[in-house]
Amino acid sequence: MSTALTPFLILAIPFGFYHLYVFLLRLLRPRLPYPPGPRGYPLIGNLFNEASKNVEQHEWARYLKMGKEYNSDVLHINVLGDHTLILNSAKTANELYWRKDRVSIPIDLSTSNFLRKLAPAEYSPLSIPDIEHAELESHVRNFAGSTILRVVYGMSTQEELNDYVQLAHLAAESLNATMNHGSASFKRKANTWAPMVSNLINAPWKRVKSSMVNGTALPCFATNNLEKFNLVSSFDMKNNNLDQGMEEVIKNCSGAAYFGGTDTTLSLIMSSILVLSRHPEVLEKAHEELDRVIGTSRLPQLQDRDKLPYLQAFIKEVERMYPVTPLAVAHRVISDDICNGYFIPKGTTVVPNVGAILHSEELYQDPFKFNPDRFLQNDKTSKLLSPDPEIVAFGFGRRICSGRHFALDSAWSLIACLLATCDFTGPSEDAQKISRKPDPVLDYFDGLIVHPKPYKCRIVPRSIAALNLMKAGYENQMM
Ligand code: HEM
Repeated sequence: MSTALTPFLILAIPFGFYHLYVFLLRLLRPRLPYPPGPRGYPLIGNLFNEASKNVEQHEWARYLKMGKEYNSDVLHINVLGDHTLILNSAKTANELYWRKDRVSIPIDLSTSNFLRKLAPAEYSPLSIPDIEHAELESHVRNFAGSTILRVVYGMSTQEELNDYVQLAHLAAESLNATMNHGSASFKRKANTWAPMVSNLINAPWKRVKSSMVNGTALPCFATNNLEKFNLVSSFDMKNNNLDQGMEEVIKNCSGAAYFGGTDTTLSLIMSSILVLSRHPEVLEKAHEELDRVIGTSRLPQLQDRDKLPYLQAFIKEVERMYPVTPLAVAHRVISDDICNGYFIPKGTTVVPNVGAILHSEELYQDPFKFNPDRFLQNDKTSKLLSPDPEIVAFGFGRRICSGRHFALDSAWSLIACLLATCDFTGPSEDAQKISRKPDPVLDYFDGLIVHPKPYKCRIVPRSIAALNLMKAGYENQMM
């Protein structure tokens, strides 16, 4: 064989095999059924089923029920030729998502700020009122947003942090209301929120560039990357068109972190506080562990995390029971495929039902019961541990949440410090709200990122020493 032909064959053989695979897939297509799902009508498919769905029921819970009805982890819905694949199992979601696709953290600063804002002026536990949902949420949102804004854009003054946290909040609210994949008026609503999201990305970017030009920028994700790709010397605030492509990439990555990180972390922390105020038995165990391991004279730090297994288990159980993104983020199949023996046409929207996976009876015993112990090894019974919810709570495959470690670090830091210094109870006037445990459907709003419905609770410093720790934050503490 001529050696001139060899490189050609090296390219041609895999190319040929690929086309043979696609050809066989098409050939097999008529024999492979779509995955199970509600029966549809010709042309319109499941339009009526989807239009008449119970809006009171959360999407993830509806698909969990549907999975049981059809005895399948993979479900198919077709609305006017738009195919959607719902994945109620982590194994399939992982398989498909892998196949198909697409500085030092100043947490201590934000945690200290949060504790100071929450600290009452004096230690007088009986006179501390309930904290209203809006007030608590605003403190937590500021914590989550300002941590990210500092890391991504180097923002540090309270005034600008407040402005940009508010901007992210407005954009997240509108996106959350429309992003549910089943939302029929999605395109119309998208036109309304598009300028808000664009402002969210452009405004802090302009600010970081001008602070670099003035020499006042703090080192952060944006400055590090602009320097790494030698983009700083080409800055011209009026016409920054040199290597705009890479700058656009860094700008969008920064915007994605700022946008994707605030509301999600907020939800995880708000759920954690809700649970602590309604489950005294969980609070007691967490307090006991913190007092035994850390003592009461300092705040816990990230380095302590491995020594506090109950606290870890508590956060995992919050992630499981009250998933922040119960339908993760939908992806689109880029070519015809086969999944579990079913035909999946190109263009199908794939929805991994994280909420269903995390409430599956096969994976978690008594899945609607809040029980951090399911993640703790018990030497006496040597029972099998439940699967770690973090395997699915942040999405799947190559596009898995890139901020997951950051989110878990910042949420851990805040929850650990709050627990170390405070007691939590339900609202003082309503004993019923203390005994009723938060339900992941009834007590939550539905959406892309879910949040607990407004609740009240009492957060009271555990002692005078604890109040002093809240006021001092990490200031006098060796890090
Ligand atoms: C509890 C907190 C969080 C949850 C539950 C969460 C969840 C998710 C999920 C489900 C996805 C989609 C993954 C997929 O497509 O399969 C995602 C993507 C993403 N998240 Fe998070 N997230 C959280 C916090 C954060 C934080 C704090 C940041 C940034 C600091 C962040 C940045 C991102 C980015 C940039 C993406 C897009 C990744 C890509 O498309 O390649 N997230 N997140």
